[in-house]
Amino acid sequence: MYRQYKKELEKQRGLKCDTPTFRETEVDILLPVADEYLGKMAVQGKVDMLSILRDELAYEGGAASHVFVVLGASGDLAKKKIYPTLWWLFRDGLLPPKTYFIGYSRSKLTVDDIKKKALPFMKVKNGEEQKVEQFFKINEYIAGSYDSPGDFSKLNKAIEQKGSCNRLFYLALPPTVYESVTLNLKATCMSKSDKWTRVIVEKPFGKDLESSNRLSNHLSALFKEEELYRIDHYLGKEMVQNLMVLRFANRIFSPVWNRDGIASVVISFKEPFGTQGRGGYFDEFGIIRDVMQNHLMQILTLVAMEKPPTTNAEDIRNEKVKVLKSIQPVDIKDTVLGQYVGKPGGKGDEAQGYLDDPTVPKGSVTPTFATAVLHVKNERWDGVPFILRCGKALNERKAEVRIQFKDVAGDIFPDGEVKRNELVIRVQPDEAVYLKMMAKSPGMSFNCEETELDLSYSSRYKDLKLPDAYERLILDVFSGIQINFVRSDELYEAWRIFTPLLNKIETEKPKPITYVYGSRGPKESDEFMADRDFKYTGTYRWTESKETKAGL
Ligand SMILES: NC(=O)C1=CN([C@@H]2O[C@H](COP(=O)(O)OP(=O)(O)OC[C@H]3O[C@@H](n4cnc5c(N)ncnc54)[C@H](OP(=O)(O)O)[C@@H]3O)[C@@H](O)[C@H]2O)C=CC1
Ligand SMILES: O=C1O[C@H](COP(=O)(O)O)[C@@H](O)[C@H](O)[C@H]1O
Repeated sequence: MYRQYKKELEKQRGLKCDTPTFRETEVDILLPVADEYLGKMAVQGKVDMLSILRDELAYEGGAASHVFVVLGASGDLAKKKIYPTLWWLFRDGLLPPKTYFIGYSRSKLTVDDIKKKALPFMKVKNGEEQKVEQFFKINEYIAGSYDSPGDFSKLNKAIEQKGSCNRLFYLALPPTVYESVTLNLKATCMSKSDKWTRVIVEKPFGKDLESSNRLSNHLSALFKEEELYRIDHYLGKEMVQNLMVLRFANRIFSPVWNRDGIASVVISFKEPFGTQGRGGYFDEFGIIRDVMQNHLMQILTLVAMEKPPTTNAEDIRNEKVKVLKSIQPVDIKDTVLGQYVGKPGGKGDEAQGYLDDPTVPKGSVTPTFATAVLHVKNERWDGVPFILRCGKALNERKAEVRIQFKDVAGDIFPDGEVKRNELVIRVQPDEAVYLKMMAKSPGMSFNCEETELDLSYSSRYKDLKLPDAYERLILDVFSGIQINFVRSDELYEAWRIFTPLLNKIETEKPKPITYVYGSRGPKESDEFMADRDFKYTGTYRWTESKETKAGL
């Protein structure tokens, strides 16, 4: 294997390994070199012979370095997100050598069953078949219940058999079993000696302030904060991570990034499909808990926070908490709530309203759409509306941030010609940052026209393959980077802001405004935004250049 590896490395990288004999110690020298090369290949999304050889070499003999345990391995999240993510990280050589995977759930399954479930989501390309086999070779599966100490001992034994190693536990589980699972992990499965244990928790982190506090107290009694990784996958998205760089690495924005320069901020999430038969689950939560209280609030804090002293996780999270502390709980009069109905004459899903989903309780008033205005009462933002808007079964898939700047003072141009500047950060799809601005119409005329400075990622960065949010976040857990994970006090503040509203909705059951599947949502939401200083003129025209259209 070593010899073959060396030959392949020499061939592919043009590297001369001019040692007389190729011994194991030399692998230590070659591996970093190969990793650098493979890192570049990974960015291009390629897998080659060298990476297969490298992994076989890395897994030869000795103890595991890390064991990643997927609790709830038989479930939906595991098959759709966690196993595919682990595969991409493995394929791209981004995981530490000698990382093993163990799936754990109640169902009596084999690794082969897990493979069959996950494969449709793993996007395996031609030529990667051998690598996939390698991936599943380092997988194991254990069937066990979530409350049996004996079963967790079995899990612990399986980890111990791999040697003394760091342990990662991903709770891809319903919150009902969090308590017993974490108690068992703490009692039975923690790493020994100098190795660490990290526990990754998926939302929902409770349903309201009280249940979230209960969960936080339970977890903090068992684990240190640095052992806990609460995932909000929006924090793993390229453009969400970009917010800090755009704000703090550009001199041009800082002088206007405040109540003097900015009129309103709109943060939107739109999805073009409904609950798709999962309405029973959704109905317990509603769109405010599902998206607004977590994903949109995380984006809000990154837009509004002060510059942290460093890019350390604690410094950043301290600033985010300060923003949240400056926000008063949302009042129901500061919201527009909607629920979708089927499209008349529509086909398939679009003909189905939320209440037509057989898993949704009859007459449910759970919102599938919500717009809310929040105010950050501090010196920078006092008076600036932060409008959060999210919904299912809308006209498109889109998540974006719109920073609308104030009108030009002392305007000298003909009435109504000059429109507001707007900075748009499009999170998805087609990541882009564009600044809508006024310029002279080209040519003889002296009219003003709306145009844009356009940073579309697809045209600026050719052949770019952005990692999935889960890839970044899981890798962060391996590296012990907590910047993009939610700290317990952030969680506390976010629930403090939304719990009174959620309680009111649950007790008073206000009837949501209906909107048609596939529409932009209730028109009342547009009126609400217009009343809160978001000016939509509908005059802006974006014309793609020929080059952009052709993807050049
Ligand atoms: N780099 C790129 O790829 C660039 C692309 N473009 C494209 O140009 C197009 C237009 O740009 P955009 O910035 O969206 O500009 P617009 O000013 O035309 O639209 C802004 C947004 O306002 C919302 N809107 C529509 N009707 C109303 C209404 N009646 N009241 C309130 N809000 C309304 C829409 O979003 P919603 O339905 O969510 O409310 C719309 O996306 C987009 O398709 C954009 O993708 C522009 C610049 C660069
Ligand atoms: O957390 C959630 O997010 C998804 C949308 O995620 P995205 O990465 O595809 O934008 C949403 O569908 C789901 O309801 C919600 O729980």
